[in-house]
Amino acid sequence: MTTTALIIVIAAAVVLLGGGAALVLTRSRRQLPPAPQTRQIDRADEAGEPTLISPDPEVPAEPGPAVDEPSAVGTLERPEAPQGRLVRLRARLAKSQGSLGRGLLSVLGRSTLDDAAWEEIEDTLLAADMGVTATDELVSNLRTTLRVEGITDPDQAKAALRAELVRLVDPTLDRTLTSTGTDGKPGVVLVVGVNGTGKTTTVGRLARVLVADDKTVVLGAADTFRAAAADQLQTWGERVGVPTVRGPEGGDPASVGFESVQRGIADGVDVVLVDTAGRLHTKSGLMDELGKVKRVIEKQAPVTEVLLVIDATTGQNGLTQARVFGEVVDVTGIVLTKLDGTAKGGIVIAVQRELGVPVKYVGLGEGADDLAPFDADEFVDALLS
Ligand SMILES: Nc1nc2c(ncn2[C@@H]2O[C@H](COP(=O)(O)OP(=O)(O)OP(=O)(O)O)[C@@H](O)[C@H]2O)c(=O)[nH]1
Repeated sequence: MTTTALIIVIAAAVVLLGGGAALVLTRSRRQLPPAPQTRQIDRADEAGEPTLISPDPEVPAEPGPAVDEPSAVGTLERPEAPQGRLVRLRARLAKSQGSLGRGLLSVLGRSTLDDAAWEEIEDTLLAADMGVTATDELVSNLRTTLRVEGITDPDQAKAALRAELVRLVDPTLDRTLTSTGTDGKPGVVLVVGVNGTGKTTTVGRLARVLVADDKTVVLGAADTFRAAAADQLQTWGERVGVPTVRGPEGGDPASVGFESVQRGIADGVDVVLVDTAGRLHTKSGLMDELGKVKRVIEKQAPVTEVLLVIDATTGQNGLTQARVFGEVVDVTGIVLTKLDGTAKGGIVIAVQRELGVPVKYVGLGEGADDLAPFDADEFVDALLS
């Protein structure tokens, strides 16, 4: 064989072997599982808006949610049973200066109640954010009761005050969280409110309440405005073994809502809790955003509860927020946070009157299980202890 012929044979062998190897590589690549999808792909355009390819412009085309699965099972916390937590409020309020109960009781304890004393009671109730109508109602009813029944004993006066307060807080309202879905689908709880009121914390704590009641839960981090909010929520979920569905920062909250409920249905969980962003930029902006989140979620399953979170320490501001949110979404329940250490317990009554819906939970402190189901009698007892 000539040298030229030898070179040609070697070159042919190299080409053949190379081709074979490429074929093997291609085959083995084809056998690999598809790369895991993350929400970030094809979801957000440069403006942070979702790229929707679905025939329904509001529904994400091919949802590929980023679900943050909870970490190691061994480290899971067992949340405290929610029943009886409200008792803690008594001790928390006792630490605060100028509490509503103490202010009222000190006046009622006097031997005579003249006009100045009643004015003091009125001022105390107003300062506690009870609102003018409820305050007038309470003072007028209490004055009548004490006069008609001839009550002068401070303990009896306290009992009459307690009865009036309980009546105003209204023990007949249904305060159960509507978290049972229909047609085998999960209940969907949408949590709304201005940022900083304790909304994300409330969603995390509600997950714990539900887990303590042996419910299975998925969290939806639809507050895409602040990246840390999703991280915060995910951490809450991880502590009790609950997955969190999240989207890109600045992405479409409605997509996250949709995908979290979709995930909840796929997993057959009992409840999906959706945290939302509540920038109160403009009422129409808020209306558009929350309206869309709810509408898009309801393509999957009905929203069973809309909880409005209000910071009890913000007084009139909180009431204004309640009014605005009440006009934008059908609020079905209120969560009053930061009730610990505030003398503004009267807001429970004012906000219920403002929205015509019950306070269902209250925040009692910074602890993981400091969210208590609300109860009128227990609340008034805590105020007056
Ligand atoms: N003392 C007290 N602090 C609370 C209570 N609820 C929430 N907080 C605190 O309030 C702060 C704000 O809570 P977040 O849950 O981050 O508020 P947010 O409304 O979700 O705010 P964004 O995440 O920005 O939307 C946190 O430091 C919470 O620990 C409560 O009932 N009592």
